[in-house]
Amino acid sequence: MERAAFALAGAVARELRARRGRVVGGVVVLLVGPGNNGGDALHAGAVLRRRGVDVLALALADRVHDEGRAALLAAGGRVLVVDDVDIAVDRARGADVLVDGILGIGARAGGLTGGAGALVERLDASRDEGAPVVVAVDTPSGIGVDDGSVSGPVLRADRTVTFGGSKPGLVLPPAAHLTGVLEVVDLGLALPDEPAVVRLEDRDAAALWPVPGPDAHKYTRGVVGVVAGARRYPGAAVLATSAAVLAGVGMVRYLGDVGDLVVARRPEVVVGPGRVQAWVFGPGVSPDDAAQRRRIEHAFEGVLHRGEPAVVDAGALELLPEHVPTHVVLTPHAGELARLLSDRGHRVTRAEVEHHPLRSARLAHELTGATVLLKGHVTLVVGAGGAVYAQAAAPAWLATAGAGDVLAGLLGAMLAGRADDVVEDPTLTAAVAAAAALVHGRAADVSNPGGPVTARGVALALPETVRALLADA
Ligand SMILES: NC(=O)C1=CN([C@@H]2O[C@H](COP(=O)(O)OP(=O)(O)OC[C@H]3O[C@@H](n4cnc5c(N)ncnc54)[C@H](OP(=O)(O)O)[C@@H]3O)[C@@H](O)[C@H]2O)[C@@H](O)CC1
Ligand SMILES: [K+]
Repeated sequence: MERAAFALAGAVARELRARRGRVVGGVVVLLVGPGNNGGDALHAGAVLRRRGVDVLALALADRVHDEGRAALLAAGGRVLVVDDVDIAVDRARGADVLVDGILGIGARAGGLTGGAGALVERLDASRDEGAPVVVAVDTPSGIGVDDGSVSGPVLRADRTVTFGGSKPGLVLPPAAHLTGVLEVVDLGLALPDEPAVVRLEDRDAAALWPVPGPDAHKYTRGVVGVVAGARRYPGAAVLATSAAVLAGVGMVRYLGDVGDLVVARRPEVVVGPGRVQAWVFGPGVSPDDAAQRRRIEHAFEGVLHRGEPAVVDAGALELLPEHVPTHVVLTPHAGELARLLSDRGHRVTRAEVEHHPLRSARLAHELTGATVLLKGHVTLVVGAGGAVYAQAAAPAWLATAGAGDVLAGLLGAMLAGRADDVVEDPTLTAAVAAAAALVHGRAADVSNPGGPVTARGVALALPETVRALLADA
């Protein structure tokens, strides 16, 4: 606990310096719950008090950590037992830094209730310019530590100082956006070899990228077949094929009614059937488009018999066979996933999927066998062997029409380039899908850092994004 408290105090001191230029004389208010999480906050408070910080602990439970309380009092800090939420709100708002030590990994389901819940709700509703910086101890209090669920009020952290190793709830939606900057403090604890949820970094994505060898030719590099678009939605076909071409693949075949438009925009694309190493089904395909449905259904037979990897997006999700291999990747958003699950006898709404994205994606994986990439502010991928990836590199600007078509084309190109590998190693597909999500987000940044992006702009930024990723690895 001592090491945890020192690291936490250090993080709070850095926030004080950033806000006021110095640590001495800063005001820190600790929100303290009943367990060891509150104990960490109290011990850190004692360290800060000895560095000349004014520290007040608001005790939000009948009992708080005895040793921590004694340490803070001995260092000259104050402890106020909260029985009036108005007074607590007032004290908390006067802080430079608020330390959230209400609950950590011992939190039961159901979130914060009672006085602590009321206090947090009010503090979170008043986060204006001058509001205190919030540092969460181990986790923002009250999140579902193992599944990222949010079932009650949570104080959104600017920084979370977590101990031993990251926790799934810190990177999984919907709680992930409450974490702020994540700082992991190594306490030398023995941890499981494989973390439960993985977030790929740039170098991981670079390692997964299908880089051609010196003797590569277009067929060894992979051909991706794209069944997308219609007269009514020609843009989706252009975007998906463009992304596949620009991500770097041996060849792109297009099947559909707008081949003329696709070739006008991307002369590299070959129109018409032929052998492929991977498929992209569905962008811009509507359920009433009989010709495209037939093409997709026919191609699915190939997927089931020959075993080509495939990306199943948008309109093709409804055509998914009952069970498919793991190297088939579904790329729904929450609404599409709700429909897919409901069609398979698990009635859920879009809102329920948004509330429980991990549970929903897992269920879809179990029901279909496919790897499931659930699009969102944090993109989740669930694949073989229970692998879970949570990628959050994408700027919010990427939530724009056509962005999903680009992701589908990009992922199709990656799967075509690594077709043999993903068929051989079922766990690889989820990693490749997570890498595609990372590259997609990076390309959005590259296309216009910090500003609005277009789907076409994201596709056009792919070559530069991939080059930089490989160069830095
Ligand atoms: N373990 C380690 O390796 C290390 C752990 N460390 C630290 O310890 C923290 C974990 O401490 P912890 O186990 O004492 O749990 P914590 O989160 O403080 O809360 C438990 C208390 O809260 C109560 N309670 C629960 N849910 C509630 C709710 N919804 N509403 C109201 N009350 C609720 C619960 O009550 P009960 O369930 O017993 O009735 C119990 O009294 C961890 O996050 C980290 O900070 C690090 O210092 C070093 C390494
Ligand atoms: K906490």
